[in-house]
Amino acid sequence: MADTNAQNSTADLNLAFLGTGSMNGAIMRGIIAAGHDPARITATVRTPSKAVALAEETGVNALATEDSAEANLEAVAQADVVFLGVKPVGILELCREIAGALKPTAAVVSVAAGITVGAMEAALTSGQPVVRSMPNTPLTVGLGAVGVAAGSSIDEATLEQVVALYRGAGVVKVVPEDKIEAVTAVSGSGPAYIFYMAEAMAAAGEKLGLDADTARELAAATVAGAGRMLAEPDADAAQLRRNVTSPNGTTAAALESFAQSGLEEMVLTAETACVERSKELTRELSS
Ligand SMILES: NC(=O)C1=CN([C@@H]2O[C@H](COP(=O)(O)OP(=O)(O)OC[C@H]3O[C@@H](n4cnc5c(N)ncnc54)[C@H](O)[C@@H]3O)[C@@H](O)[C@H]2O)C=CC1
Ligand SMILES: O=C(O)[C@@H]1CCC=N1
Repeated sequence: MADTNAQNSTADLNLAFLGTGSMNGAIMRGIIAAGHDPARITATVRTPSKAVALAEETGVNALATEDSAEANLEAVAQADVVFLGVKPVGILELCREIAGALKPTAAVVSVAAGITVGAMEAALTSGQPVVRSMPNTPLTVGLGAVGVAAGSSIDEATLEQVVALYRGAGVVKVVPEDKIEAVTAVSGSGPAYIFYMAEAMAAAGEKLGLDADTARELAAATVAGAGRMLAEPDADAAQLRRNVTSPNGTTAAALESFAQSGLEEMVLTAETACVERSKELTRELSS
């Protein structure tokens, strides 16, 4: 899925990843797999042992905040794009911490649920380019899905650089900020729904007589295989589903049972809960 144009236009950028846990780590690994030179990346983590492990695994320059209170400032000093990957509760404090150390042209990209462009802009120096994004962890294998909303001071070319970095590792949609919650509900949180489905399929397989390892491996391979088919250009989920469903066959019986249990309503209710939680986070944290 690597995008050659994206690599060409972004190859010279220096990147910083502040708080390199599940999500920022996935973005960083996806961008490196797409061809970005790890020597142009500085990542920060909390503990020295994690910094050593991350540097050995990926080749990036990794700094630990427990080693130096200046680690985040050092990381952003030369950066053209800065990915903020700490928990939502820590984003604005981190913005205030790094504000004076950023290049005025550096794009500050948040991946946090609930934190608005306006809150980030207020916590940074006036005019700093800002992006609010909602990525997902499959970026780590080049199959990510990302929604991106522009801040008020970012120019087209800088936004395109951020989009190009993400596009090297997945599908990117630029959306108005008021659509980011819906993006979170579909794709940001979405991988967890699918992993939950894989767990449920394996648990059911066990109840139907398979041993635990066999059920887990079959369920995982099925979800992974179906996902790969959906990632093909022009793949159509409904058509792929019909291709498995023989008239009056076994799949039809299972799908009819899902429909009778109200699967579509359950998904809508769950995604609505996700949107509501994101709005709550905004009320709790964006000041
Ligand atoms: N996990 C996911 O699938 C997704 C997460 N997000 C967002 O990503 C953000 C991070 O979530 P996760 O990666 O799941 O959490 P995580 O806990 O795996 O990663 C956060 C990391 O930041 C480090 N950290 C905390 N404060 C720091 C600081 N001041 N300086 C440097 N490092 C610091 C922590 O030690 C930790 O390793 C959240 O804002 C979340 O809303 C967004 C989309 C998907
Ligand atoms: O659960 C969360 O709040 C984060 C945001 C989207 C996925 N994980």
